[in-house]
Order: sequence, then C-alpha cells, then structure tokens
Amino acid sequence: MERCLTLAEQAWGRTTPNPLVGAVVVQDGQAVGEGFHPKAGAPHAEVFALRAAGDLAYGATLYVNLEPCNHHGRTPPCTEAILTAGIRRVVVGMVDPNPRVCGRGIERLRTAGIDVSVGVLSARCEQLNEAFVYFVRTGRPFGVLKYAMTLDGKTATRTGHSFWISGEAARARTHRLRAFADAVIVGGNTVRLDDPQLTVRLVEGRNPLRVVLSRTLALPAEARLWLDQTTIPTVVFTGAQGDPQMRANLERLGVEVQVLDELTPAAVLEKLAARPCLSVLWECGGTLTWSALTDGSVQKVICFVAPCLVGGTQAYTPIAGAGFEKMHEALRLEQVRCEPIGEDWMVSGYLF
Ligand SMILES: Nc1nc(O)c(N)c(N[C@@H]2O[C@H](COP(=O)(O)O)[C@@H](O)[C@H]2O)n1
Ligand SMILES: [Zn+2]
Repeated sequence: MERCLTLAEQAWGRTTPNPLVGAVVVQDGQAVGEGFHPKAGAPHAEVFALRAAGDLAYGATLYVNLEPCNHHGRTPPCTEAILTAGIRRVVVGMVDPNPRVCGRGIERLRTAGIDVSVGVLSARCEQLNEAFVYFVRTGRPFGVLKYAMTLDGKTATRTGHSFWISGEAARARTHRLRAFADAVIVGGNTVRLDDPQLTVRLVEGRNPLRVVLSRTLALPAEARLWLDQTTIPTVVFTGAQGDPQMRANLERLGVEVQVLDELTPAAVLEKLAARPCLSVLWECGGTLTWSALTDGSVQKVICFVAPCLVGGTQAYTPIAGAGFEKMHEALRLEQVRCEPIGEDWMVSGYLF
C-alpha cells in the first residue's frame, strides 16, 4: 500500500477532478505489475497495473489505495478488468466516497468470490485524497490557507515589504501546493502590494486557475496576473460596486470578471465548485483570510515560520479582520504537524 501511495503521487495535481490512485499486482511476494492514474479520462490505476502484470496477474493479489470502481464513467469498470485478469485477492486502502462507487466495487468483487480486505493504511489514503474526499462529501472545494510569517508573527514589514520571508525550500513547497490546487485565491490588496504571478515555477507541475476577489476593482492596470490569459487564466470576482471601466479593461485583456450579489469567500467557492474546483489555496492578506476562516472556507492551515524578526505595531499580520474577543473563541487546529523545511518550519493542521 506504501508503494501504491508513492505511485499515486506521481500524478500530483494532474488528476483533478479525479483522485490520486496507485496500484500494485503482487504474485508470490513479488511486485509483477504497477501503475497509477495519470489524468482524468485516462484508464484507472488498476488497469495500468494489470496490463503491466500481463499473465502474471492470474491468481495474484492487487493492492490499490482506493476502492476499484464498478461503473461506466469515462472508463469501463475496473472490477471487470480485475475479474478478467483472474486476480484472487484485492487489498483496498479506503472505500471510495463517490456515490457512484461507494462500496459497490467491493461488493461486486466479493460476490464474484474474490477475497477483499479494506482499510489498509486508511488514514494515509484519506489524507492523500483529502480534497477529493471533502468535495465528494460536501460539494464544496477543500480550502487550504497558506501563509509565511516571521517568528514575531508578521507577513510583511510596516511598509508592506515581504520579499522574502521564507527560504527557497518553503517557497518551492508553496509552488507544490499551487500545482495541486485547482485555484489559488488572493484579494485586491495582495495584487496592489505584491503584484504576484501565482504560477508554478520552482517545481514541475501545472498552473492553477488564478482568482482575485475585489470589491471595487481598484486594481493596477499592469498587474502580472493579467498576463498570459490564454495559458494561465485569471478570474476576478467583484460586487455591485466594481468599477465598470476597470471591468471592461480586464475583459479586453482576456480576464474573466464575475459580478456577485454578495462578494463572500463562500459565494466565490460556490461558483468555483461548479467549474469544478475541488481544492483552493488561499494566499491572501489578513482581511480576506479572516473572512475565509470565519465563513468556513478553510479546512487546512499551512504556516511557514521563518526564523527572523521584523517588529513594528504597523507591520502586517496573517489574520486581520475583527478578530475574536476571548481566547476560548480561538479556532483550534487538529492533527497538528510541525516539520523543518530548509531554514524554516512548516506548521500545519486541520479546522474541521
Ligand atoms: N479505484 C480507482 N482508481 C482510479 O485510478 C481512479 N481514477 C478511480 N476513480 C473513481 O472513479 C471516478 C472517475 O471515473 P472515470 O475516470 O470518469 O471513469 C472518480 O470520481 C473516482 O470515484 N478509482
Ligand atoms: Zn476504476
């Protein structure tokens, strides 16, 4: 199952809206075939592993981190391929929450006399596909909030300077997060202050959809987010006060502008879910971060802590907004992990 997870990760960021899946065929204790799902529309991991095993799949055990499907989607059911190959035993990491699958694959295999074990390394299997699982269960994108701060809790100096807080390793990790996310979201302030590109440059991978939330559309005409619209699209969400002149300018540059009755993180996520975006990365400033956190649009927090100090009561902090009054109101993270990353530390946890 460890090997399945490693194989599955080879398609990091490329399978959406499908999950990351790896499969291994084992005969007499030897791996005789393995494969992973490379992208939506392509054959599933099980099919690649069975093809690689060929005749050696007869009587073998198939390991896969997600329940084999039993439906005709973009591809035929994997259960049929497993039965045709003569597999004797199937070891499944986790049940597929997709209602079109959800237990039916396991049932089909068991009915055909195959020995099926379920729940091997299930926590790690769930975590690998946490965005897929969350989206399938709730219909909402899985929200990851990422920020980098100094050891004294600042995301920029009092003048707004923030290049760079964290080192190259942490920045590369951010790009890996972007390569997985279906959309990366910032507010108008971040566009004005940082002029970000929000692309994947420090690792290999595809670029996410770039999303800006701006109430007024008071945005720089020359921002880097408006470049390369044919290859890396940007969508700007605004409200009724959005400047019509700027809207026309953006649309002329190929930027999609959507006007919402109510410009809230939750309303934007509803629109993104329809695309479909299964996961979003919040890379915004303090005010928008507070709104996203308090309207339930963040499920996971990833904070890079850099061992440096900048001071200043006017310096920027990761979360602004009204803030809570009492400590007992604080949002508490669960399953917290802390790991070194280059010269920085990465602290992560969940808000469920
Ligand atoms: N077990 C398994 N292995 C894979 O490699 C997969 N991609 C999936 N995906 C499940 O099937 C649905 C997609 O089906 P189509 O690719 O459209 O045929 C996806 O939503 C998952 O439930 N499962
Ligand atoms: Zn399948």
